[in-house]
Amino acid sequence: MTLAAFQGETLGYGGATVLRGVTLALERGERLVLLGRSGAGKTTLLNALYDRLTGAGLRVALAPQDHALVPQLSVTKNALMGRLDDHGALRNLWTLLRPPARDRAEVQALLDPLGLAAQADQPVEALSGGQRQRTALARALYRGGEVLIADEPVSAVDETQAAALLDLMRAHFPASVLALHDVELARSFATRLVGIRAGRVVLDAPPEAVSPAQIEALYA
Ligand SMILES: Nc1ncnc2c1ncn2[C@@H]1O[C@H](COP(=O)(O)OP(=O)(O)OP(=O)(O)O)[C@@H](O)[C@H]1O
Repeated sequence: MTLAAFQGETLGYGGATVLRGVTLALERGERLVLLGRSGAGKTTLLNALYDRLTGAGLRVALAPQDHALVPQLSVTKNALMGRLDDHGALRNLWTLLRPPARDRAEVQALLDPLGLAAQADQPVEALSGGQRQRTALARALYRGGEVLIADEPVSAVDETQAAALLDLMRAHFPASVLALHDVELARSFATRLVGIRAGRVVLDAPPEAVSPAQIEALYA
Protein backbone atom coordinates (compact mmCIF):
# COMPACT_ATOMS: atom_id res chain seq x y z
CA MET A 1 0.00 0.00 0.00
CA THR A 2 1.43 3.37 -1.05
CA LEU A 3 1.35 5.87 1.80
CA ALA A 4 2.81 8.87 -0.05
CA ALA A 5 4.22 9.54 -3.49
CA PHE A 6 6.00 12.33 -5.35
CA GLN A 7 6.09 12.45 -9.14
CA GLY A 8 8.78 14.74 -10.56
CA GLU A 9 8.05 17.40 -8.00
CA THR A 10 9.83 20.58 -6.99
CA LEU A 11 10.26 21.11 -3.24
CA GLY A 12 11.46 24.20 -1.41
CA TYR A 13 10.44 27.24 0.56
CA GLY A 14 8.33 29.94 -1.04
CA GLY A 15 10.13 30.83 -4.23
CA ALA A 16 13.37 29.06 -3.25
CA THR A 17 13.77 25.63 -4.83
CA VAL A 18 15.77 23.09 -2.81
CA LEU A 19 14.98 19.84 -4.65
CA ARG A 20 13.71 19.35 -8.18
CA GLY A 21 12.39 16.35 -10.10
CA VAL A 22 11.65 14.41 -6.93
CA THR A 23 10.04 11.05 -7.69
CA LEU A 24 9.66 8.95 -4.58
CA ALA A 25 7.11 6.61 -3.00
CA LEU A 26 6.74 5.31 0.53
CA GLU A 27 5.02 1.96 0.93
CA ARG A 28 3.71 0.41 4.11
CA GLY A 29 6.45 -1.80 5.59
CA GLU A 30 9.30 0.31 4.23
CA ARG A 31 12.05 2.09 6.13
CA LEU A 32 13.63 4.88 4.10
CA VAL A 33 16.85 6.53 5.20
CA LEU A 34 17.82 9.83 3.59
CA LEU A 35 21.54 10.41 3.10
CA GLY A 36 23.33 13.50 1.86
CA ARG A 37 25.61 16.33 2.90
CA SER A 38 24.56 18.98 5.36
CA GLY A 39 22.19 21.33 3.54
CA ALA A 40 21.45 18.79 0.80
CA GLY A 41 17.73 18.94 1.51
CA LYS A 42 16.99 15.97 3.81
CA THR A 43 14.89 18.03 6.23
CA THR A 44 13.11 19.64 3.29
CA LEU A 45 12.14 16.22 1.94
CA LEU A 46 11.10 14.97 5.40
CA ASN A 47 8.86 18.03 5.83
CA ALA A 48 7.30 17.53 2.42
CA LEU A 49 6.65 13.87 3.22
CA TYR A 50 5.12 14.82 6.56
CA ASP A 51 2.76 17.28 4.84
CA ARG A 52 1.84 14.76 2.17
CA LEU A 53 1.16 11.96 4.67
CA THR A 54 -0.83 14.05 7.13
CA GLY A 55 -2.68 15.68 4.22
CA ALA A 56 -3.81 12.18 3.24
CA GLY A 57 -5.20 11.69 6.75
CA LEU A 58 -2.47 9.35 7.99
CA ARG A 59 -1.24 9.46 11.56
CA VAL A 60 2.42 10.47 11.59
CA ALA A 61 4.81 10.77 14.52
CA LEU A 62 7.48 13.42 14.05
CA ALA A 63 10.87 13.68 15.76
CA PRO A 64 12.32 16.95 14.43
CA GLN A 65 16.03 17.72 14.42
CA ASP A 66 15.70 20.44 17.09
CA HIS A 67 13.43 18.14 19.19
CA ALA A 68 10.80 20.90 19.76
CA LEU A 69 10.49 20.09 23.48
CA VAL A 70 9.18 22.41 26.20
CA PRO A 71 12.26 22.87 28.43
CA GLN A 72 10.42 23.75 31.64
CA LEU A 73 8.17 20.68 31.53
CA SER A 74 9.09 17.18 32.67
CA VAL A 75 10.07 14.31 30.42
CA THR A 76 6.69 12.66 31.09
CA LYS A 77 4.73 15.80 30.21
CA ASN A 78 6.73 16.32 27.03
CA ALA A 79 5.99 12.73 26.03
CA LEU A 80 2.28 13.23 26.79
CA MET A 81 2.28 16.05 24.23
CA GLY A 82 2.51 13.40 21.54
CA ARG A 83 -1.24 12.93 21.77
CA LEU A 84 -2.45 16.48 22.40
CA ASP A 85 -4.23 16.71 19.08
CA ASP A 86 -6.32 13.65 19.95
CA HIS A 87 -8.23 15.58 22.60
CA GLY A 88 -9.91 18.91 23.31
CA ALA A 89 -8.24 21.86 25.05
CA LEU A 90 -9.77 21.19 28.47
CA ARG A 91 -8.67 17.55 28.63
CA ASN A 92 -5.19 18.61 27.45
CA LEU A 93 -4.89 21.31 30.09
CA TRP A 94 -5.86 18.77 32.73
CA THR A 95 -3.45 16.17 31.31
CA LEU A 96 -0.54 18.60 31.54
CA LEU A 97 -1.47 19.89 35.01
CA ARG A 98 -2.20 16.50 36.54
CA PRO A 99 -1.46 13.63 34.17
CA PRO A 100 -3.91 10.76 34.84
CA ALA A 101 -2.26 7.65 36.34
CA ARG A 102 -3.13 5.57 33.28
CA ASP A 103 -1.42 8.02 30.89
CA ARG A 104 1.62 8.28 33.17
CA ALA A 105 1.93 4.50 33.31
CA GLU A 106 1.77 4.27 29.53
CA VAL A 107 4.55 6.84 29.18
CA GLN A 108 6.63 5.19 31.90
CA ALA A 109 6.52 1.89 30.01
CA LEU A 110 8.07 3.72 27.03
CA LEU A 111 10.67 5.55 29.12
CA ASP A 112 12.13 2.30 30.49
CA PRO A 113 13.50 0.96 27.18
CA LEU A 114 14.63 4.49 26.27
CA GLY A 115 16.76 4.58 29.43
CA LEU A 116 14.80 7.54 30.80
CA ALA A 117 12.91 5.90 33.67
CA ALA A 118 14.87 7.81 36.31
CA GLN A 119 14.35 11.13 34.50
CA ALA A 120 10.54 10.85 34.19
CA ASP A 121 9.84 13.84 36.46
CA GLN A 122 12.88 15.94 35.59
CA PRO A 123 12.44 19.09 33.53
CA VAL A 124 13.87 18.73 30.04
CA GLU A 125 16.10 21.77 30.61
CA ALA A 126 18.06 19.73 33.19
CA LEU A 127 18.83 16.89 30.75
CA SER A 128 21.82 16.06 28.59
CA GLY A 129 21.62 16.33 24.80
CA GLY A 130 21.21 12.58 24.41
CA GLN A 131 18.49 12.49 27.07
CA ARG A 132 16.62 15.29 25.29
CA GLN A 133 16.86 13.41 22.05
CA ARG A 134 15.43 10.30 23.71
CA THR A 135 12.63 12.41 25.22
CA ALA A 136 11.66 13.53 21.72
CA LEU A 137 11.62 9.86 20.73
CA ALA A 138 9.44 9.02 23.74
CA ARG A 139 6.95 11.63 22.52
CA ALA A 140 6.99 10.10 19.02
CA LEU A 141 6.58 6.55 20.33
CA TYR A 142 3.75 7.66 22.62
CA ARG A 143 2.06 9.32 19.68
CA GLY A 144 2.42 6.21 17.51
CA GLY A 145 0.90 6.05 14.06
CA GLU A 146 1.32 4.64 10.57
CA VAL A 147 4.60 6.43 9.89
CA LEU A 148 7.55 7.81 11.86
CA ILE A 149 9.39 10.79 10.39
CA ALA A 150 12.62 11.43 12.29
CA ASP A 151 15.39 13.90 11.48
CA GLU A 152 18.75 12.65 12.82
CA PRO A 153 17.03 10.93 15.78
CA VAL A 154 20.16 9.24 17.16
CA SER A 155 22.82 11.89 16.49
CA ALA A 156 23.43 12.60 20.20
CA VAL A 157 23.82 9.05 21.51
CA ASP A 158 26.59 6.45 21.20
CA GLU A 159 26.54 3.75 18.54
CA THR A 160 25.26 0.94 20.78
CA GLN A 161 22.46 3.11 22.09
CA ALA A 162 21.69 4.29 18.58
CA ALA A 163 21.24 0.73 17.33
CA ALA A 164 18.90 -0.06 20.25
CA LEU A 165 16.85 3.09 19.60
CA LEU A 166 16.55 2.26 15.91
CA ASP A 167 15.27 -1.21 16.90
CA LEU A 168 12.60 0.44 19.04
CA MET A 169 11.55 2.69 16.15
CA ARG A 170 11.38 -0.30 13.82
CA ALA A 171 9.20 -2.21 16.30
CA HIS A 172 6.78 0.68 16.86
CA PHE A 173 6.05 1.88 13.34
CA PRO A 174 4.98 -0.02 10.22
CA ALA A 175 6.79 2.55 8.06
CA SER A 176 9.44 5.17 8.68
CA VAL A 177 11.56 7.81 7.00
CA LEU A 178 14.72 8.93 8.79
CA ALA A 179 17.63 11.19 8.04
CA LEU A 180 20.82 9.63 9.40
CA HIS A 181 24.45 10.58 8.94
CA ASP A 182 25.91 7.28 10.18
CA VAL A 183 26.10 5.16 7.03
CA GLU A 184 26.51 1.84 8.86
CA LEU A 185 23.43 2.48 10.98
CA ALA A 186 21.58 3.61 7.87
CA ARG A 187 22.49 0.41 6.05
CA SER A 188 21.36 -1.81 8.93
CA PHE A 189 18.06 0.04 9.47
CA ALA A 190 16.88 0.88 5.98
CA THR A 191 14.93 -1.14 3.48
CA ARG A 192 15.82 1.65 1.01
CA LEU A 193 18.56 4.23 0.98
CA VAL A 194 17.65 7.55 -0.62
CA GLY A 195 20.61 9.74 -1.57
CA ILE A 196 20.35 13.47 -2.19
CA ARG A 197 22.95 15.52 -4.00
CA ALA A 198 22.98 18.83 -5.85
CA GLY A 199 19.24 19.37 -5.48
CA ARG A 200 18.18 15.95 -6.71
CA VAL A 201 17.37 12.47 -5.46
CA VAL A 202 20.24 10.62 -7.13
CA LEU A 203 19.95 7.26 -5.37
CA ASP A 204 16.97 5.15 -4.32
CA ALA A 205 17.76 1.48 -3.75
CA PRO A 206 17.92 -1.24 -1.09
CA PRO A 207 21.14 -1.07 0.96
CA GLU A 208 22.49 -4.31 -0.48
CA ALA A 209 22.35 -2.78 -3.96
CA VAL A 210 24.27 0.36 -2.95
CA SER A 211 28.08 0.34 -3.13
CA PRO A 212 30.38 2.26 -0.77
CA ALA A 213 31.46 4.33 -3.78
CA GLN A 214 27.87 5.40 -4.43
CA ILE A 215 27.57 6.52 -0.82
CA GLU A 216 30.92 8.33 -0.99
CA ALA A 217 29.79 10.18 -4.10
CA LEU A 218 26.89 11.68 -2.12
CA TYR A 219 29.33 13.40 0.22
CA ALA A 220 32.07 14.27 -2.29
N1 LIG B 1 12.68 27.56 6.24
C1 LIG B 1 13.54 27.69 5.23
N2 LIG B 1 13.41 28.71 4.35
C2 LIG B 1 14.25 28.84 3.30
N3 LIG B 1 15.27 28.00 3.04
C3 LIG B 1 15.44 26.97 3.89
C4 LIG B 1 14.59 26.76 5.01
N4 LIG B 1 15.02 25.65 5.66
C5 LIG B 1 16.09 25.19 4.97
N5 LIG B 1 16.34 25.99 3.91
C6 LIG B 1 17.42 25.78 2.92
O1 LIG B 1 17.13 24.57 2.23
C7 LIG B 1 18.36 23.89 1.95
C8 LIG B 1 18.26 22.47 2.45
O2 LIG B 1 18.16 22.48 3.86
P1 LIG B 1 17.76 21.18 4.68
O3 LIG B 1 17.59 21.62 6.10
O4 LIG B 1 16.64 20.50 4.02
O5 LIG B 1 19.09 20.31 4.53
P2 LIG B 1 19.58 19.02 5.34
O6 LIG B 1 20.08 18.05 4.33
O7 LIG B 1 18.48 18.56 6.24
O8 LIG B 1 20.78 19.58 6.18
P3 LIG B 1 21.38 19.14 7.63
O9 LIG B 1 21.97 17.78 7.43
O10 LIG B 1 22.40 20.19 7.90
O11 LIG B 1 20.23 19.16 8.60
C9 LIG B 1 19.49 24.68 2.60
O12 LIG B 1 20.11 25.45 1.59
C10 LIG B 1 18.77 25.58 3.59
O13 LIG B 1 19.43 26.81 3.71
